[in-house]
Amino acid sequence: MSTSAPATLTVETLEHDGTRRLIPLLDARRPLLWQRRDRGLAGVGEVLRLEYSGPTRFADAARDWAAITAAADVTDEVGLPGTGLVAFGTFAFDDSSAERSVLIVPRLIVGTAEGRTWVTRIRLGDAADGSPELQPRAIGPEYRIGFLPGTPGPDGYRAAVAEGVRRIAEGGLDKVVLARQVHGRLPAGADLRRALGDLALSYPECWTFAVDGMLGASPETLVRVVDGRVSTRVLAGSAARGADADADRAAADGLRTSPKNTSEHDFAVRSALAALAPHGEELTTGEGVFALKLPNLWHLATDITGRIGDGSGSLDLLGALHPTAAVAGTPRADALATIHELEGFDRGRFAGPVGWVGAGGEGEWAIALRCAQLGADGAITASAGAGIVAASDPDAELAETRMKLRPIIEAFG
Ligand SMILES: C=C(O[C@H]1C=CC=C(C(=O)O)[C@@H]1O)C(=O)O
Repeated sequence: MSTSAPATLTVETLEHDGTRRLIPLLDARRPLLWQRRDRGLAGVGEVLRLEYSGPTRFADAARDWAAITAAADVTDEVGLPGTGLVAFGTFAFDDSSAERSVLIVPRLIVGTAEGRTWVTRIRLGDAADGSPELQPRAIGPEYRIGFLPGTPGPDGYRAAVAEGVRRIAEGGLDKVVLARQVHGRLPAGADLRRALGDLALSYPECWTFAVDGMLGASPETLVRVVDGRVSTRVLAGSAARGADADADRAAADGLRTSPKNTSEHDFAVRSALAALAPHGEELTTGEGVFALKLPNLWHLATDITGRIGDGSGSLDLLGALHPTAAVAGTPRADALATIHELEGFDRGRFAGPVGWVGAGGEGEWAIALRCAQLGADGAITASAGAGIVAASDPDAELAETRMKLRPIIEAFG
């Protein structure tokens, strides 16, 4: 579904010498955030909201966005990625998901990068500028919530993994990523900026995001398109952190040399390269596979970079890349069919793209991992998955999903 675009937007970006702290500026209940370290975008209010679903959701969004940006009247005195007209977005994982995919254009954006800060105000046509005030607000009182296992529970998850391994042994399927959910409930009036602040502080290497109630801290860059260049960080293959420095080093070395994890990782790198090949030039994996250290675990990581060869924007590349083998499996169609059968729940936006797009199609998108979706009634659902290959062990994969749920459970707990 799409609204009848294009709307005519008037956009003005001005340099700002005020605060660089983004989280206190956000709406406590409807935050819009994209942040890593001292760089990011905070959105307040909503001037335009576009909703999509089904297999054409990326193409529909790209078409509408091109029409909206072509019709917009933009004044931008800063000229950095993330200035001018920007929409935040979160997309459903599955073509058949009941969850809406959305692009949201805020009324006010505060951005910071490269030591500079800017404010963008956006309004519909010639409407008077009723944009929200640029006002940091004290973070609301503390709260703690517990999460309970959802579908499948731990036993069900182990059984699904065992069945996934059995199907891989049968032949045809090489890898499948299986996930599970946990559920909690936020107290009325809970200030979401509290959890976002915690995520941003605890996971500085990750993209801390909040879009339409989808929030988390993802280490995986699905695609970054800036100045005609494309990059992606592929993650797949994980290990627990060691209890001391020696054990930690051994954990990273063990991960790098583990045939199980390297095969899991190779599937993900190959799927990303194959998806980018028709759109990119001079694609390279740079220094190759490395171990990425996060507070809760190690990941095998590969950075792919290149030039855009066909004029694709970031939304076009989402359609090409999603879902990678880091969140679906290999071959993709068999993996998706297996996920439908064995997981037994709608992933919603978990493992879908989340990020922002600018007027020239540039943008930064992560895979929505280490995240939770907030419902209108305060229900909150966190999800985590693990890549299953021939050598997977159900207990180890269950333990891995526990580590991956930690960022959310601790941010709210
Ligand atoms: C599916 C998830 O992680 C993916 C990304 C990194 C490592 C993964 C793994 O080792 O299984 C997964 O492919 C998740 O965090 O829920």
